[in-house]
Amino acid sequence: MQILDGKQTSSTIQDEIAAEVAAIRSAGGKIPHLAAILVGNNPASEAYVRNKVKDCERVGFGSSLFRFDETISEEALLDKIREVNENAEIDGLIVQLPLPAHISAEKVTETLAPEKDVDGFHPVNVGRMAKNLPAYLPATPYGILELLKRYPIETSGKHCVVLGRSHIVGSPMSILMARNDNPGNCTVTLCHSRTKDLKAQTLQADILIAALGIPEFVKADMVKEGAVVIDVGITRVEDASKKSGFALRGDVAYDEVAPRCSWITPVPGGVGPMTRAALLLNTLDAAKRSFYP
Ligand SMILES: Nc1nc(=O)c2c([nH]1)NC[C@@H]1CN(c3ccc(C(=O)N[C@@H](CCC(=O)O)C(=O)O)cc3)C=[N+]21
Repeated sequence: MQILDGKQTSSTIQDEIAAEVAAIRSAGGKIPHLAAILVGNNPASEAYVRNKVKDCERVGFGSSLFRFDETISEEALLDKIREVNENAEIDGLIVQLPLPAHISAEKVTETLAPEKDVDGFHPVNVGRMAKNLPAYLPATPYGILELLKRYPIETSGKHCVVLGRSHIVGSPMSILMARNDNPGNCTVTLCHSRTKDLKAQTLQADILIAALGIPEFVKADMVKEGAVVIDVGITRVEDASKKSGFALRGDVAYDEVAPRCSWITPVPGGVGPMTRAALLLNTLDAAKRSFYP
């Protein structure tokens, strides 16, 4: 069993991005600038957004963080997004999810200009992705593709089983693994809460991508010997022995599953850091006007 080291790989990608930013700087080009909107004070969201600002500093991007109380009205939030759309300094914006119940995430997503939608959540980017046109890819699937690409893993002709049909991970992941590209060219099965005899499906997987958000759901008897296992889960569970008071759990029962795998991502240090690296790659493309010239 070998580890797909997301932490190391994301660090390599950050170095590559930093070199490109230095080149942009010498050429007098636009320095990439990522903005984030954080509504409320969910501790997990706070931590992710803090990390994103740190990542920007490390690669030489500019960054802005706009914080709002959870009582902000939907209209006020949409106005802020319209303001960002008009701000030429800001290349990309993410609105950290989840949002309070009185705010429509769909309205927020559709108000942001597609060319600044570095999360890849706008219908225009989703549609372009599905048609294999140049577009921002959602950060978690994009990060997983980069991770697979940078290890000696053949995906062509393999059976990929995706667990979870969310619009931010499972659904786009299934599209991207099926497309004619590398990584890609898989036969894909997308499983969800209504799937019957899930184990019969997962046992077919050469590549198993778990993105259902249920801690340690995938057990050893669900995994084929020699499979590549990608664990997208990151649930916080209380753990008094940790300084932070919590531990992170993946969707895979790592200790029992890992010995069966050819490759596996750890949690933490797997998909999470790759998600952040992918967001930086999208922001670089935003500043370069790669997809919306
Ligand atoms: N608009 C939006 N875009 C997102 O991309 C988005 C979002 N909202 N809401 C929440 C989820 C979750 N997410 C993570 C990113 C990095 C780590 C990450 O870096 N995890 C580290 C550990 C970090 C820690 O210790 O807390 C790791 O797995 O090693 C985790 C989770 C992005 N999300």
